[in-house]
Amino acid sequence: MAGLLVVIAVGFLLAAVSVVNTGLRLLHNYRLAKTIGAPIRIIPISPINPFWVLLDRRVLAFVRRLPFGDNSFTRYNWRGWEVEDRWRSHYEMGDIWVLVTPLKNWVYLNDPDAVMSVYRRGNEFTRPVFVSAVLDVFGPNISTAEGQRWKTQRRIATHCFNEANNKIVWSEAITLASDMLSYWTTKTSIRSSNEDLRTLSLHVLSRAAFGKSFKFEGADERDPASSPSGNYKQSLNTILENCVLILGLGTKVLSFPYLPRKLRGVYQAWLSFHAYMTNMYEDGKRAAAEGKATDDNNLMTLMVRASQEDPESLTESEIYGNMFAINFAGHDTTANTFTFALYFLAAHPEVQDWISEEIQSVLGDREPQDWDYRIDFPRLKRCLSVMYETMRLYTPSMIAPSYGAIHTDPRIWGKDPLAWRPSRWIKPAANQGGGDLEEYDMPPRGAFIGWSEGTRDCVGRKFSQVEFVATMAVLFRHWRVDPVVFPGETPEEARKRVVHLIETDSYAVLLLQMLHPERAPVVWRKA
Ligand code: HEM
Repeated sequence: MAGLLVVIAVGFLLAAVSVVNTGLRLLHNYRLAKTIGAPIRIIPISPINPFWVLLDRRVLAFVRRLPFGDNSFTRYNWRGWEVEDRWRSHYEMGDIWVLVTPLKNWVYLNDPDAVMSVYRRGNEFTRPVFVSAVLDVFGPNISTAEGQRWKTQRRIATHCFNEANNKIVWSEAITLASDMLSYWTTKTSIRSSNEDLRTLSLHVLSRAAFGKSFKFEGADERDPASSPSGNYKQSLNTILENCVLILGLGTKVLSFPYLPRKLRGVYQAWLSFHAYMTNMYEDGKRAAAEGKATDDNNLMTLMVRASQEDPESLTESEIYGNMFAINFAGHDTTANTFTFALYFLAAHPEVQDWISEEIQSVLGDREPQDWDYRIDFPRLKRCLSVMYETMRLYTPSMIAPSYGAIHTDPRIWGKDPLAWRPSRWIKPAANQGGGDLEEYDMPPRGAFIGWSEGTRDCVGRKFSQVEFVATMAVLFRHWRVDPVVFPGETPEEARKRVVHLIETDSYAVLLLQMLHPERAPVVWRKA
């Protein structure tokens, strides 16, 4: 009994210390925020606190139902609120306001010039790398490194993701998308679009970044036990879903044999992905020792070469860290964008016709293996507009400053900022025919920051664009996608249901994604 009382007392004491500590930190950050002179909102829990991230939506759904449940806590204290709030907070408070949290103050900016000025002055406004610290599960990497260590990794990545590599992305995406389309068009309906698009994006990445080619396998064609990429993909998914947990508990704790099955599964995934990376690393070392791969400078070969030339420049743990970070940065981002885009397209048959018109005008009857990256990719502007428009509304990665607001502010985007309308990216006067006749209509610099800007912008921007456009060209040249019409529904109602699903089912897990895309099956038909 006495023991229990001591435990309870210690519990209370710790809780009291934590409350006082949080209060003091909030006070300190509030005073700092006041010096800026902008409107302030205060929230009691850091939105990137790993334990809070696991609970935020559930706790806030409950608090919202209470009297006085509508306040800054329920409005701002969860990951991804920016996508729901859009430009509204800025319209209430002006182009700059500050969110005070116990960890850091977040300054929200809604002016393209000011945003660009922040990005350009990278030395003064350093990127908050603590936000991406969850990616450190296998070691330090480009996303979380700073100073000289970041410079080395960035140099290697920039050297790897060049035009020669984009050409590989182009042809690999065309091959995989053609196989995916063949798979999809043999089915009466598809629930696995999201999973299949993830497979495609992972396989493109695996080939272009790590020199490993995998054939496309549809969701029900794969046996994870025997499929060479199945295990890799599954363990990567498990790790990505549980990054916060792995970092919070550490792999030592997770390796403990008597943990619940789910946690043991997470540890198994970590082991399996580590083994996969070790294999790749050993292959890379062998290739470098044999002097191979001089014309296929993939990331792996370049990292191995750099670490062999000077082990101080890139450590083994950084190689593992980067393999994982690139798998994350280059896979989930593109895959989630694909899924949003596919569902928007299914809900907008007129946009499918619009891009198909361009694809046919640019590529004619040429076989996919004859499509030329250098000549054809820049001409497929409508296809790229679909990507821009999707990322404008559903930006995969949370980016400081106010991406949610600046991407939808009616002052920049006109009267229909929340409508998904890819043609807004093409100049209206010449808006006919596709291909060379048309020009992009880009917003002012700083108004679209989906790949970020400045020295730490996305190193894989063009990589993802090439992959996206090549895939669109394959899918929509001769085929169209529709939502499956449920009993009692009209096709128009089915399309509205899909848009509603996008709007209500999107959530920032690590990145913004649809949680249940399988709830809206789709069907492919010949145009
Ligand atoms: C639709 C696809 C993509 C989107 C939306 C995207 C978005 C971004 C954003 C917003 C950042 C900056 C993150 C921050 O400031 O916190 C970033 C960084 C990065 N991205 Fe991407 N990305 C995409 C695809 C890719 C691909 C395909 C690769 C590689 C194959 C890649 C590799 C990276 C890397 C390595 C960084 C860190 C750069 C640094 O810190 O120096 N990304 N990305």
